[in-house]
Amino acid sequence: MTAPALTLDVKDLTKVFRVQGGLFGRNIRAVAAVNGVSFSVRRGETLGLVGESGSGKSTTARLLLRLIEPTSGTIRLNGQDLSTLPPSELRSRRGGMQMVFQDPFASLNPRLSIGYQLAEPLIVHGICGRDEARIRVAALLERVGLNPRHADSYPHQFSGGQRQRIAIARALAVEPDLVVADEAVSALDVSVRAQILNLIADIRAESNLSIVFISHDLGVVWQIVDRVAVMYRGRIVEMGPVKTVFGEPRHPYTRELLEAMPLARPGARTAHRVLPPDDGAGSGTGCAFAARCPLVTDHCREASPPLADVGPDHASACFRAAEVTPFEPGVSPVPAAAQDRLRRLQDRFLAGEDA
Ligand SMILES: Nc1ncnc2c1ncn2[C@@H]1O[C@H](COP(=O)(O)OP(=O)(O)OP(=O)(O)O)[C@@H](O)[C@H]1O
Repeated sequence: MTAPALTLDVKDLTKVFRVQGGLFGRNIRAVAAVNGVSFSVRRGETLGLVGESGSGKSTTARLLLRLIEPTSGTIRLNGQDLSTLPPSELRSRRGGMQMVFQDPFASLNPRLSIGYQLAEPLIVHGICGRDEARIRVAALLERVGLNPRHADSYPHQFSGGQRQRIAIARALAVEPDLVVADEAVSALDVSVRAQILNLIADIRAESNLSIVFISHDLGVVWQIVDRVAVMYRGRIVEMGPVKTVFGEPRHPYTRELLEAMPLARPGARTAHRVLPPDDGAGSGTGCAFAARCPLVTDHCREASPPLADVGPDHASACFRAAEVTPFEPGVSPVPAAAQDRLRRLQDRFLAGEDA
């Protein structure tokens, strides 16, 4: 059997920001927001990127779209190295990769009708002329569950969930191979969130779309992605099928992240662990997680663990991966919390509350 084709192949991606500090901003500090990150996304696959705030998820997204330039590394879309393309060609290839942001209102122009904003990328990318664009816009609106007559309306006339549907329609307009969704459902009410997640799942199934799904909500990630990459301080520390990584984590950081989730048991809302603050230690040699790690040894402080295979399609950057305490069978906090959320949604529905 041949492996599914790769839509996206990222190798050793690094982004170093120079940050001014100290009195009068004289001290220039280098911050490696993304540090030697490699991953791939197969055709029709959804890869989740998770990690605490500041772990480098959004910077990775912006690098993929070339909204910022990488310091080093390569990004291949359908085998084509985007870093070697001249700006004019990059613009047209960018149609192959689209982004959906957390705040759709910020990415929509309040003064232009939705129809105009959906037609624009079709015309800019030379996909069709104005007349056909009108027909395609109507079809796009229907595809994301909106009435085609909404084409004449303006962004302020829509609810948050509807605006996110419009943002998804706009991303899909140019028939991309890959969509990068950065916290795309985080700002939505829980019931609307479920609807948008269903929409994303339907679209993926219909069109064999590849998706990079960035979220701090592990329950949402568990529901929607196939594989997940866990980021810590600009690096991927664990990667693999989401059920395996969240069910049997092989990196102490992943386990800590999972344990910090609110648990599903009644009254457990206050029982979730708060992650200890990142004190910035670990930026020199050795494992970046060493300062917080319960399994740390002297070796971990001296050498940086590579991302190495720990099982089928499962890799961890930990020298002591085999010693990470497994969750008791069937009680990984993420599935439990996700099921709890589903139950609460069903209760609301049965109680006749508006979803
Ligand atoms: N333009 C910039 N200049 C300097 N530092 C930056 C810049 N953008 C990001 N950073 C730093 O890079 C690191 C990674 O940030 P990034 O926004 O990618 O993290 P994140 O995981 O997406 O966090 P969040 O979930 O809060 O969005 C942080 O330390 C951040 O302060």
